[in-house]
Amino acid sequence: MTTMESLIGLVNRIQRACTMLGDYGGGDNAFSSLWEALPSVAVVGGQSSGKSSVLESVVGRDFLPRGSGIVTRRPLVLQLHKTEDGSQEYAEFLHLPKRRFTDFSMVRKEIQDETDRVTGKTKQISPIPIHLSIYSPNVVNLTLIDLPGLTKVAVEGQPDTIVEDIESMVRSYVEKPNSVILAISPANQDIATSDAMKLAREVDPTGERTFGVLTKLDLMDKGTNALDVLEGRSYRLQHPWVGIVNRSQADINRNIDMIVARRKEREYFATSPDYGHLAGKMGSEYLAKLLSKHLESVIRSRIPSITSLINKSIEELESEMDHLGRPIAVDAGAQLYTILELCRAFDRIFKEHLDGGRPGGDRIYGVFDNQLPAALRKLPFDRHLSLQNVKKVVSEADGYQPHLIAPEQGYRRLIEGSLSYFRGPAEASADAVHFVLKELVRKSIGETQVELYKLYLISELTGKFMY
Ligand SMILES: Nc1nc2c(ncn2[C@@H]2O[C@H](COP(=O)(O)OP(=O)(O)OP(=O)(O)O)[C@@H](O)[C@H]2O)c(=O)[nH]1
Repeated sequence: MTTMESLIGLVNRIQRACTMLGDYGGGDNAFSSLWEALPSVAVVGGQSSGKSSVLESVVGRDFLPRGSGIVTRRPLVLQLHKTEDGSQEYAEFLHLPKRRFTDFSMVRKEIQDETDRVTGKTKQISPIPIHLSIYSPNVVNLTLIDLPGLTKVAVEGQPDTIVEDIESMVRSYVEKPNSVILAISPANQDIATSDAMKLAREVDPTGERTFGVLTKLDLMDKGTNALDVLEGRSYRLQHPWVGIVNRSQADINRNIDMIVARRKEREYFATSPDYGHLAGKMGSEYLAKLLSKHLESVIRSRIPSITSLINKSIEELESEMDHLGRPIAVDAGAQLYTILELCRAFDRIFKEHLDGGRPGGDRIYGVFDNQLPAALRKLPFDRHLSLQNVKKVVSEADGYQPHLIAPEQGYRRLIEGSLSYFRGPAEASADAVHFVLKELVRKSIGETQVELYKLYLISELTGKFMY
């Protein structure tokens, strides 16, 4: 493997690690800047612009879900790894690390299933990427991120916000200064109306990060051609435009093989009266090589800043680890044992605070011994239970019917009134006890940690595991 191939591989590995750690850009976690620092190629295009076809052509395989509506609903990070000629092609997903897919129709199914796992069967989109690695002798080392196609209107079953949601997701990828934009536009539409070019121009006005791709050259009206665009006259970018001829729908229906399609594309350009002079710089194979070379050079220029960012993250994490303490145990059994030990130690310390041995429990006693009686003494029972008030309440309670045995209604009212006076001091006492208990829990947690730490030190010094 050459140095540059291993560099793309290295960035691939960092990207996978970022996703596993929940970092896919845009978030506010500690690593988000790392994902954003990694160079990548984001594929952007309007719906039906030929995005999937370009990707499949670059890979040389049919593997992307097809259908109407928004098929790509999560970013697909597609990592291509060139293997030795004659070796078997296979694909691997980051979320299914132990499974090798050699049947690419199963790759397509897994992309669909994994999309649904996060978005449900709804038409929602999600920014959490799917990572797919393809190992093949027919690819170049390259990483591409397939994004949902830009759309103009929400159709039946799609949420109203879908148009803006897709645009903001795509924008979040292409506006990163480290992102290379692969902007796909169909040649049979006016380039001035291309969604991809509109977005690319907004986020990269000088065109230094944008690679323009023109698909469907074979579908242009007879007598017209796209030379003005391909030769950079009508829309100037810093990098050359690449024209592509993908399989038509009829070719797909006839199951025309990807490798055959690549050959037909080569023939199309070689024999084209319009584009023959550009043949060496057209087609999906040329595009893949061009992107791979560019990605390598971008990675090379970014390596120092990526290295310093990783070192900075490591330093920050190490200091956080120091703060959190050393690893407790290696295997699950020992970890469980330690957790139980922690719980037991906490339970014992907390009990000692309550029952005696450690301070704190006496404050609860103080609530009932001092605070509550003092508050009760202040209650206006002298007035409430004065002879005059008792007489008044009793006589009012039974109305015009004289009571025969005991003035029950009156007594009830007096008791209810008295109880309502108790409520305030009782609740204040409960709050005070709650406060004391919370403080004791906090104290006990701290003391549990100290106690365990002491045990660790002893075990370290004596070379024995203490519990
Ligand atoms: N003749 C011809 N047909 C093409 C070409 N590129 C794409 N198509 C056809 O255009 C249709 C849409 O192509 P896709 O590759 O699915 O486009 P997409 O941008 O991925 O579409 P969505 O995923 O729906 O956004 C398919 O029927 C393709 O066969 C091309 O260069 N020539």
